[in-house]
Amino acid sequence: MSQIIDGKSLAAEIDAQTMVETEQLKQNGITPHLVVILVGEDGASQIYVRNKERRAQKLGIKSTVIKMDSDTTEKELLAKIHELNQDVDVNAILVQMPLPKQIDEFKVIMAIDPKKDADGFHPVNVGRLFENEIAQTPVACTPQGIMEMFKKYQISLDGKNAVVVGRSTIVGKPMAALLLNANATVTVVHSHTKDLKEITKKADILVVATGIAHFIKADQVKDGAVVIDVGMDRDENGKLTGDVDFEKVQEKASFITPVPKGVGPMTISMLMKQTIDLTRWSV
Ligand SMILES: Nc1nc2c(c(=O)[nH]1)N[C@@H](CN(C=O)c1ccc(C(=O)N[C@@H](CCC(=O)O)C(=O)O)cc1)CN2
Repeated sequence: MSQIIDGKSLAAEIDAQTMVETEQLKQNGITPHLVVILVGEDGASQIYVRNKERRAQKLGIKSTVIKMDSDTTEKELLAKIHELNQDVDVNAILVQMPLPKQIDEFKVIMAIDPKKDADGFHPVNVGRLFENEIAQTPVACTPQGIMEMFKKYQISLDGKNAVVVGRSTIVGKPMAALLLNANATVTVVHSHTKDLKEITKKADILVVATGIAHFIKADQVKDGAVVIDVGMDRDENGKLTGDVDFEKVQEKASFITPVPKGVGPMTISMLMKQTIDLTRWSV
């Protein structure tokens, strides 16, 4: 039976530290300011943005949410980002993903000043991450949160066989870079990978981010593996579930994250921490 990694408690610990650091900045006359842009009406995105705003307020971080209509043009969104880039009162900018189909996500990411890039998605920051030059560099929040979990639970990565299932900008690619930087041997598998099961079965560390409910079954997992589930899916009854068949896989894994209360809560905590970091690096 595996040990369950408690993302909710760890997120609360990180928040407590962020609150202290926010207060210290404020005592020096600096109020960290995060701006989140939400384009359109996506239900899940509205919840995530509301949660970001509430968390920022709770920690003493100034938060502004800019809501733009679902028919916003790419040009209008880029103009808004340029305005925020110039605003000295703004330390961190995040555009909630996904965006409506008329807007090119890469152009939007490119438009954000790398020094105000709350998500760490800008190619300058991604490049620094892949070069393992991460001092004063924002890094994607979900993979950063997963690295905090490894640290907290003393899960060593050096020389381990790590497999990342999924190659997204938000999770898969930055996760692979962070694991590589931690001296793991990293394989990234995706929808075109042949014999995926043969590869996942060899993983000491398995990070799953496919967006497909219960994609990873127990027979694809090595005994004693550390299994990190980034999924946020709905089962046939509409209940929130992960990319991993938790009930069966927990009998094989040494550590496993649940959904909910695993990786998810870490994402917003790391965003808050990163807002403070960006603020500090800018002064
Ligand atoms: N610009 C970005 N867009 C998106 C990101 C991101 O990091 N940057 N990540 C996701 C959504 N996301 C934050 O934006 C996010 C997802 C899930 C959670 C979370 O706390 N999940 C809870 C369950 C919540 C629920 O009940 O629905 C959990 O797992 O316990 C936080 C943030 C896509 N877009």
